[in-house]
Amino acid sequence: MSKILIIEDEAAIRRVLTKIIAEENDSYEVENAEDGLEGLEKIAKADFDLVLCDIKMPKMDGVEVLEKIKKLKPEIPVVMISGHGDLDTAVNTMRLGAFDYISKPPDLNRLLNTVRNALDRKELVVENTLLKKKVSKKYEMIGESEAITHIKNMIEKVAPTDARVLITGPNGTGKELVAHWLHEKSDRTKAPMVEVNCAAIPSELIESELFGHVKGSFTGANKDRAGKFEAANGGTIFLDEIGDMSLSAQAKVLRALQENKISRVGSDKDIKVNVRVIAATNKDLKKEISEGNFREDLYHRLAVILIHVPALNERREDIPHLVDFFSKQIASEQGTATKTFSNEAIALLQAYDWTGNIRELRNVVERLIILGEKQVSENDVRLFASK
Ligand SMILES: Nc1ncnc2c1ncn2[C@@H]1O[C@H](COP(=O)(O)OP(=O)(O)OP(=O)(O)O)[C@@H](O)[C@H]1O
Repeated sequence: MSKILIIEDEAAIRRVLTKIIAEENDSYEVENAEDGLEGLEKIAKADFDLVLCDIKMPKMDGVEVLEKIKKLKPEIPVVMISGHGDLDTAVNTMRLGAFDYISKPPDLNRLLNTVRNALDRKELVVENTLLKKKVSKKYEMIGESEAITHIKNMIEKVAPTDARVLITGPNGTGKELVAHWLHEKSDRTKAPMVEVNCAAIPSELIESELFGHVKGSFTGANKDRAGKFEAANGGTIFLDEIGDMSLSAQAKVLRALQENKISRVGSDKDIKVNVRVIAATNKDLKKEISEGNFREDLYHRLAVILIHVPALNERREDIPHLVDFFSKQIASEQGTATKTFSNEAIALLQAYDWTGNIRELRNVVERLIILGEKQVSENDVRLFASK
């Protein structure tokens, strides 16, 4: 269904336009407004896919209506309807963001073509913004500290290569974010980045999860199944919490890295895979090696490039930027206005002991926004911090 609004003060023209458009396609649903004010009210209340708007109207002229629509809902294409005396104005409205204009009396073909084109464009714009939101909003990497700047530079340099990267740092510092960007800025983006949380999978299942299995290889294996390495073929595998992987799984991963081939559990057939490996851990792997929990040869294979993401307490200058970013992000998620944080509140947040790092900071900002009035004050933070 495409919802189309016609804003036109002349009843006869309104009727003709409605009839032509509504009869052209069953999926066009046409509504009318007699003047700009009524039109804007309707636009504010419902979602239209296209607006046709007369230029010369009492109360509010079409140019003003157009400007208001562009502020209110910039994604809606607006087609202007021009009479004899306002052709110049019609041409000028294109500069203000009108999609196109049609002249009175409307030429049937031109009118329908314009409607079709405008609706197609609307679909594209919406798709693009959705995509952009998906890509950028979730994965933006905020921070101007030396540490974050260094990490961003490393990502730029290392991402286009096939080098394996080991990302270290405490929980909630943004290791997954770094992995995401390494994949996103590589040549492998057409293929997937497959994430495996090695700590979340029971050790007896990790091999089958990573390498797949053949039917009958263990109880419950009732059909052949590909593993994550095969799923990531051509792309990237992100082995999160690799420090928690069992020694036997480590041996198999090592082989996959050395030979670029894997075999499914229960099969001796080799399968060639082309996968870039990115791993992350919050553990001190050197210590794990000395305690016999992690294979040194695997460490060297994985840590061709090391990226360390420091704790938030070590880059407090990023906190105001992160607070600002999260408060905008949360406001847009909840559909509320962005709240501002007083300087005192920011100073307190900057001094806080962030054992849970950025994940904890985001949670705190969210709670403060729910708690606080228009402005988040020093008191709000104290109230929260004392809990
Ligand atoms: N620099 C940053 N800018 C904006 N958001 C960030 C930044 N770093 C982390 N985040 C956000 O904080 C949250 C935690 O980050 P992420 O999951 O990448 O951390 P992690 O180190 O992988 O955590 P864990 O070790 O617990 O898996 C995510 O929502 C992430 O988007």
